[in-house]
Amino acid sequence: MACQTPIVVALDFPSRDAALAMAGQLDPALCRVKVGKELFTRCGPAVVESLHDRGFEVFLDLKFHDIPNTTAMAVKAAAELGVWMVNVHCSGGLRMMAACREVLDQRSGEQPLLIGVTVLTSMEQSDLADIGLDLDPAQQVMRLAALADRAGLDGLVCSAQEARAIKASLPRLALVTPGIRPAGSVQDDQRRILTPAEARQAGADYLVIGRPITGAVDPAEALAALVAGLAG
Ligand SMILES: O=C(O)c1cc(=O)[nH]c(=O)n1[C@@H]1O[C@H](COP(=O)(O)O)[C@@H](O)[C@H]1O
Repeated sequence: MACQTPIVVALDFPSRDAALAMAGQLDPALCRVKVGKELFTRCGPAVVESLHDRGFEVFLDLKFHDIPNTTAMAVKAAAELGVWMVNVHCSGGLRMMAACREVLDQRSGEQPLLIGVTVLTSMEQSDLADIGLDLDPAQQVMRLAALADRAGLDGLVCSAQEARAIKASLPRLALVTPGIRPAGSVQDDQRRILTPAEARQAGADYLVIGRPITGAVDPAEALAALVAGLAG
């Protein structure tokens, strides 16, 4: 059964066994899953295949950022794994993003959603200043969002704090929002956060949630509570 909720659980684990043990506690009708740098670097495409076999749609979160040809070929390789979503850094520029769009458009069959990472949700204004960007995260997100739209990307990774403004000007783009923290939970290394309900109200299409689910005593119960909270 296709996933019925906007929740994407981040499987940030150091081994295939740990990731699949967590996936085994989750229901593919209630969430999609995300494979990121740690898990993919350790396990490679085999873990994606195992998650597909268990009925999950997979967001391959490798945040590609390189010259246009290299990035486009990496996106093509991701598409050949049959993933549901793949991402690249918008700061790689217009030509890089357009090359990724083009390589997918040249393929036949089902395509992954091509998503651009704007400003990481772990970053705040002082972090942007450190890398020479003298503006606040929301301004930089809007600038990169417009660029991603021009390049024909399907959506963006951003904080839910920016979702309302992006939806108002670029409603075509799907918004994928990490930095989700249920009220009262720890912030960890995230900086631009919202609760799940606030994120949905702001217009987020997909909520990426890791530790609040995977670090819970009962992850299935934590997921069910989040789903119920969004429905109510
Ligand atoms: O692309 C991402 O998924 C991503 C982008 C971003 O700006 N911030 C961000 O936290 N993420 C990912 O989203 C997940 C968030 O996990 P938690 O902080 O544990 O909920 C991690 O796997 C991050 O790699």
